[in-house]
Amino acid sequence: MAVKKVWIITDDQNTIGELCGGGRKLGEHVTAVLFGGQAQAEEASFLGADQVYLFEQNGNAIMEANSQPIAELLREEKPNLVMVYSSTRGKLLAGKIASQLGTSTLSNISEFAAEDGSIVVKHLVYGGAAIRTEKALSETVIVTTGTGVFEAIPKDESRQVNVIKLEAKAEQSGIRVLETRPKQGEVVNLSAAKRVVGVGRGFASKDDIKMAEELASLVGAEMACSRPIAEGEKWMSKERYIGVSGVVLKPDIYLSIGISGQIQHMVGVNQAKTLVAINKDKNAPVFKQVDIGLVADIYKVLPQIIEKLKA
Ligand SMILES: Cc1cc2nc3c(=O)[nH]c(=O)nc-3n(C[C@H](O)[C@H](O)[C@H](O)COP(=O)(O)OP(=O)(O)OC[C@H]3O[C@@H](n4cnc5c(N)ncnc54)[C@H](O)[C@@H]3O)c2cc1C
Repeated sequence: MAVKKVWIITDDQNTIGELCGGGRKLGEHVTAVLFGGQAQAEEASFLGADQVYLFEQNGNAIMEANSQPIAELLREEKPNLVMVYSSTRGKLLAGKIASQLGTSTLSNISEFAAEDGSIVVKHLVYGGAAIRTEKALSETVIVTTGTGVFEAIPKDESRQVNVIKLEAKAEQSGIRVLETRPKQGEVVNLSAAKRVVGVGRGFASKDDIKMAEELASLVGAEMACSRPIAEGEKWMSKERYIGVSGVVLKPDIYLSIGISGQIQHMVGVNQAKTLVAINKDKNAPVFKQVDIGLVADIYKVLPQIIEKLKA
């Protein structure tokens, strides 16, 4: 049974669809609190929000500086659940709102259920080695959650909802924005990819990963990797590593190549519709978790697969 009111809060346009989809799944009425402009407000109304509070961005405003007006709105409207996108700023905002409402935040939630009007959530603990289930008792439950947890509902461009505009505040946060620069490195939106190829330490050099890239481009897949490939070897950017401390995805298909399948990696993809793995060790943990497994040496099998796909 759904709860009555769900709010979603995000400053990232790419997350509006999934969060609104989650709101629709769990609640009867969805309110989106957004930071940005008219485009974001429209996106939310097309994707399932019933009402939008839009904090219009002026150059110096930071999201968490607006915790007070949001907390006031929450006191008035008393939603059952507030889902804040777990960006760095989102986590700060969630903590500030929760303290103003005299409650606490449940962080990085990966599963939700609305049971008899209460919210029950699951999240990983002990570095991904265990899952904790918690039933929230506060009147308004505040959580942070990421991508890959919910699915967006189909866009309905005929939906027009009430958009209430508010001015985003720069002052009162104790922090002043001095300068904003584009982030160096790649801009990747892995969570939008339907097909993903992930590479791990089974590859002996950065150059060898080109084989997987060729395969990915032949099947229209996005490239991803395990943590050691990004953090240790630095062969791929940090934006591309999957797992408990990286990105969580829900693609149609995930092909892991030369990845052992440790839980910290697999929690990032275990909601894929189909999981496939190639590993030369038949006892690799990944084979216990996939739908299709191929025990093979990357260096022998990848050139053959690529040849077949090209034929
Ligand atoms: C708190 C914490 C958080 C973590 N967070 C993450 C995270 O978010 N994401 C993440 O990925 N990891 C994370 N890790 C690390 C994780 O535990 C694993 O160490 C990591 O995922 C292993 O990466 P890998 O599978 O690429 O390498 P390995 O474990 O070294 O596995 C390489 C695999 O390649 C296979 N192989 C080798 N040569 C070939 C070949 N020629 N052909 C075919 N197969 C071959 C081997 O059989 C092996 O199974 C975390 C760890 C901790 C403690």
